[in-house]
Amino acid sequence: MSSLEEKEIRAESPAPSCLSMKSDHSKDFPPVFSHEPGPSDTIEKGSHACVEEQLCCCVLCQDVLKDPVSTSCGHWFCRQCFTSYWDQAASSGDSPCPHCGEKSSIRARLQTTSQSSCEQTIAGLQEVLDEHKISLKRRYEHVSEGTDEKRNGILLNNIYTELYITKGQCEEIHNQHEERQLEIASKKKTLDDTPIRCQDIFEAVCDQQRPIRVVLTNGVAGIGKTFLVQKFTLDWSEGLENQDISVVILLSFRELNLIRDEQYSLLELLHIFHPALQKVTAEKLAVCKLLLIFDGLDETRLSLDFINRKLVSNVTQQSSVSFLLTNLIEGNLLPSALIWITSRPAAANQIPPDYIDRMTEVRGFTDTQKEEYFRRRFNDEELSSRIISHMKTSRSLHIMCTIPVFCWITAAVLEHMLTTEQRGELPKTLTDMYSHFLLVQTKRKKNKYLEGRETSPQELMEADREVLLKLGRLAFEQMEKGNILYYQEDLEQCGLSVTEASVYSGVCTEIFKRECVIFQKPVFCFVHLSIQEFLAAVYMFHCYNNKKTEVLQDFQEKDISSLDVFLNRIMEKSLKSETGHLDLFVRFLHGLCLESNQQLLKGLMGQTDNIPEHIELIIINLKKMNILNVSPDRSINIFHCLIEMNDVLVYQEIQKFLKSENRSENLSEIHCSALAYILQMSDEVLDELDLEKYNTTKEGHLRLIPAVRNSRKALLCKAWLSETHFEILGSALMSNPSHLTELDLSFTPLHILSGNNSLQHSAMKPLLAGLESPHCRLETLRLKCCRLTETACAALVSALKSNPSHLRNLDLSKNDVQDLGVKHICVFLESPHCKVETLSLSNCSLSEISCAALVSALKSNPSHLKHLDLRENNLQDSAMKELSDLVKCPHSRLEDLKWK
Ligand SMILES: Nc1ncnc2c1ncn2[C@@H]1O[C@H](COP(=O)(O)OP(=O)(O)OP(=O)(O)O)[C@@H](O)[C@H]1O
Repeated sequence: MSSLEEKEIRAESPAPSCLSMKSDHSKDFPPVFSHEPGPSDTIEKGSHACVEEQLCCCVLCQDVLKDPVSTSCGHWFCRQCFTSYWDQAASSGDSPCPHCGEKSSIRARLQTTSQSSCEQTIAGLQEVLDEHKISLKRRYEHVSEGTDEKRNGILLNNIYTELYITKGQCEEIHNQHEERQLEIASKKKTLDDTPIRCQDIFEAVCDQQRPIRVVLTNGVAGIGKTFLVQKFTLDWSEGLENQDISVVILLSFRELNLIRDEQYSLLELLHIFHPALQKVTAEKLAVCKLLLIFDGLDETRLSLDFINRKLVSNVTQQSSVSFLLTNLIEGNLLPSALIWITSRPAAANQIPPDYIDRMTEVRGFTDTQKEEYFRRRFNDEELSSRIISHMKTSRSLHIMCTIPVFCWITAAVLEHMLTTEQRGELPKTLTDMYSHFLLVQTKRKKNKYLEGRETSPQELMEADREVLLKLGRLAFEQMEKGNILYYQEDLEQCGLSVTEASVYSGVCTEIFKRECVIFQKPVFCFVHLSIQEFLAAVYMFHCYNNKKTEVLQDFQEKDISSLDVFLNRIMEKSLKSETGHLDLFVRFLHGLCLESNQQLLKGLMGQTDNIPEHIELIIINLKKMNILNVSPDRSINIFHCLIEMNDVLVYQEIQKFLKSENRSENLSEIHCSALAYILQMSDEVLDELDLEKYNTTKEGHLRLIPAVRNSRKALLCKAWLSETHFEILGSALMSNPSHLTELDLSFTPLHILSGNNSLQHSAMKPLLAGLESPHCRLETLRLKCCRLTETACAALVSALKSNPSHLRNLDLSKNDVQDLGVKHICVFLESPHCKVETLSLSNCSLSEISCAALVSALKSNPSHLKHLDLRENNLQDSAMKELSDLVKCPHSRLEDLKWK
């Protein structure tokens, strides 16, 4: 649809009939406004028009109110519409409000108030709303981006670069560590998803049936969610976009955490966080079209319980903040207000999908947007071009720049290196980049707070050693606990004062600076999770060098006899983590072993002995590392660690392997992890991943499994997958879009034996979830000899049935399916979703009963089955007669029946 068409549709959409005035206060008649243009100021124009429009609308006829009347519950109608409704309702003895159903003696409460008093209400409101706009504009036009020195200096509009936002979310990434989510997200960007513009977040698209009230926007850490909502709010407050909304209220979950144990009404809450709205009463609020934005659901310490919540339907009713929120989301409180929530993916499921009208996902910057970011950032074109071309030379930097916060880190480091008289190579690995970043921050701090001569990196680090190590300790201890936000008490436990932390605001951001009673409690976090992980790694290295055994032991690391053994143990620990929460941390630890980074951070980490000998051993260890039952996604991190150590041999060998025609070359496990990573990240979708074609060990084959995410055919016969591999398969089928059209799992048992020797199909669960997904495009599924039982058949059929299936070929041969299993399959064949054309049930212990069931299913309409294989079931001629007749029948599609 062209943007012009979109605009037309938008313009035609009816004005909101949304007034819900649930307060008990008396209501005034709305005036009939003239439609003369408002004052020349754009801010006023927009909101004024909106308040008028809303008040002029009859809830019954949706048209401009004529001779308006209102009910005690606060809904407005044309007198005539209302009288005819009331006459009908009264004859049935019942007269609830036609809009909300509230029972009241409506006629008695009809009010006739003068037009002038209502005009007064609106006039007062307009003034307050304008003040609110000005206050929002003041609050969001400047951004601090972590660095104290430029606070109030950078205009959001100057640096804001359009983000890539799409509809929907990628289910498969929820349980992954942020870093892996990013890799998947970056890969997805090349795919053709229609982007949504910041200002169109609530805009209904043609296929959207219901109006969009609640929007949930997902995105990994640092991807730009907060910038997005701030930009939206700024554009609105400047009168540029979404002027049909009369009030935008932006709240962050961080702020709400501070009052989580207190009781407030929604009105009080708005007054506290947006003092410019102090004069807005419940009645005034009720006539406004409201947008409430809640930023950062992942940071909430409120528990959002949608089941055991107390009903709150009035804006003056006091309750806990979490009840206010659940009621707002459910639509009990301010049912016509728009709600926009942002969250990191892992926390998004706190809101039941039924309450969400639209899901969007911020995917960061596309390749073009990355470049635009750097060009906007620097006025110096030569500088931005050099930074862009450097970013392009390193694949990992280029991928990382998908996240805006990493672009900011890169910009800070490279600007510093290219504009000062720095010599030596520009950082290529992540650890290089972060080491320089720390140095730049230290230097910045020095320039601002200290004076004096130019200092070497070592001197700089030494000067700040104490405070940086305290920050490192905080990062390390909180990483272990999974915390990302800290309060003063947390800092003090690590010996840090609030002042020290504030001075380091380039690394650690002080969030609450506002002079409001509620904000007196400062809250801290690292600018990005990856910075926390980096500082944690620096701190760990410092502890290793200084033999701080108690810290290392707390991390379950007892053997610190040599660096290679030490790193080996930590690597093993990280590989066993299901979520990969230590992946980036170990990657940094390995990068920090390099002589260059050791030199850079020597003042901080101290001296490490015998580096060159250790390096060689560490690399050897990584290459031969092979731990049982580790997810192949985790194993890929071993390859990343090699890259951080500047060992690119494996990478080069795999590139060579991919270029050569000869696939018989022997591949080690680490080669397979590298190959899986490269195939998975490739812009081209692989036609076929056939494990048997790769000459490697059983473990090597399993390490290739992540590549299914970017393959059309996955031939995984005899691979003996475990649950973690099925999870990857499930995620490949669920991803949007999913490429997999053919999956062969023959000779892979789909069940495990439980303690009491009964068969359990838990391994299948992620696979079934994938088959159920609306994104699944599987056309061929081969499950030959997979030890499928009748119950597994039932589960499989139920997954296939729940979805308009694309499945054309299903091979279930050599399974003990039996007649009961066939009964389930027949239900699938009869379902209107079923498009299966080829079905093999050979050697499945079937009897005549199955034949009869199949006949009945195939006669039902519309069956697509053309080829049916029932061989090796010992079926009698007589039992097969009816089935054979179906082949001849002109109405049947069955053309090929094998049974002997
Ligand atoms: N659209 C953008 N244009 C320019 N810079 C951006 C943009 N979005 C984000 N950034 C940069 O990235 C940083 C982090 O962005 P932001 O705080 O919005 O991320 P987030 O998704 O809210 O992260 P988190 O989940 O960690 O809170 C910003 O401080 C800014 O430097």
